[in-house]
Amino acid sequence: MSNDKPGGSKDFSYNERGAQNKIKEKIKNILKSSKVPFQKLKKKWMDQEEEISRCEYIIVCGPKCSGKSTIIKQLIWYDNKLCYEEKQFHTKNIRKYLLEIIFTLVDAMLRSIPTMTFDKLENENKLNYLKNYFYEFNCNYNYQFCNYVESIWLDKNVQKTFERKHELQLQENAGYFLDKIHDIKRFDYLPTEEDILHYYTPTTRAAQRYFKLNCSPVCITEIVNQDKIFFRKWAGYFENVKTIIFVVACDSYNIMSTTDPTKTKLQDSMDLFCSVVSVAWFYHKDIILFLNKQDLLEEKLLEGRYKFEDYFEDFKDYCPSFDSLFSIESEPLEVLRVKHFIRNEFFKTAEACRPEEILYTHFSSAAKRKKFNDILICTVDIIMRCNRCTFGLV
Ligand SMILES: Nc1nc2c(ncn2[C@@H]2O[C@H](COP(=O)(O)OP(=O)(O)OP(=O)(O)O)[C@@H](O)[C@H]2O)c(=O)[nH]1
Ligand SMILES: [Mg+2]
Repeated sequence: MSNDKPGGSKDFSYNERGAQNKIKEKIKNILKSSKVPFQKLKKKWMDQEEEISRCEYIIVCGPKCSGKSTIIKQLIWYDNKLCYEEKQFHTKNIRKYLLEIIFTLVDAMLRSIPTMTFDKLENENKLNYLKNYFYEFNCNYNYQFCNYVESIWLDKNVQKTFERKHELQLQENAGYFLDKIHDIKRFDYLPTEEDILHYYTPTTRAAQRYFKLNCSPVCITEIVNQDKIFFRKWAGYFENVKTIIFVVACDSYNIMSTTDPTKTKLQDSMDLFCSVVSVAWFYHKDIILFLNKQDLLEEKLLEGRYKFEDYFEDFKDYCPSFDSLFSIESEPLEVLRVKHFIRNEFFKTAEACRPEEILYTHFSSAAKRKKFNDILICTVDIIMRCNRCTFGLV
């Protein structure tokens, strides 16, 4: 076949053959220098490809600070235990956080009306030491530091200030770490899994996490900065997702929303949930709803300062079903009524938007390792069941 064009097929095939030879040469060299035999490498690539195709995609959504990352941590630790280095990594963060709590408390004490100062004057010097120390680069939170923090915390007037914790700018888990101050100050302190679950790091960007759950590959993504129109706009991007986890902080029933001052954060969560379940893309996806922070909800209700009916008018006449009253033991009736009322509200929304689909729900305290265990097993089972269904195994 003639080919007059310069750089035509003849030239091209020549060049192509040359390039192919070069690639072959390169592969030979790689294989020579690599200690892994070619067949093994090939199997590894194929395994990886198969793993990606079998991957179970999950998204975790819900309002800010509801416990999304905490639930992801629990799922990751289901099969993968935390190693020593990972625990040690959190030691410094937890000590730093403890110091921030102390500063907030002391600040609130000094600003209180009528004004208060330390009960023990020596704590003033300790506070100054901590303040200087805090701004030092690379401070290592040594034994003296921890002793000073404890001494300030045990001051009578600081403790009195902590009684007003709901009025202060303190995170809800501050009390957990203050109660553990004696352990945290030990030089060999290594955070427990529960300490790490209680420590808060805001998620600032959606990052995918790949891990094994019951030996199956899973890819989980925490959605950040979602608003009510987020899912309508972006739902198409989640086509591969098989399970949606929605997390609500039930103790937020008395906290006003930052976006809509006429609503509480719990009402805001219900609106967000409504926008998720009404997205057409999600109709046949499995939705697992975590009614989270049950421990904090119970604590708040039993304290009696914030009555639930002051925020949800319909609650006054609400009576839970006979079954739900007897399914859980040793819980005060008021707590039972509130948690079932909240669940009912979510059920109503789900039924209105996707009447034929199941909504899985859990009353959870995600920061508690043992309490969460049964829920975790159940959740993994739901996720895996969905996975098996997709691949025709059930
Ligand atoms: N006591 C208690 N604390 C919880 C529970 N669930 C989560 N927390 C705490 O609540 C805080 C926020 O939890 P995260 O899991 O980081 O919440 P998030 O929804 O990922 O927050 P963002 O990433 O900021 O949106 C952390 O300090 C957790 O330890 C719970 O059930 N009980
Ligand atoms: Mg998070």
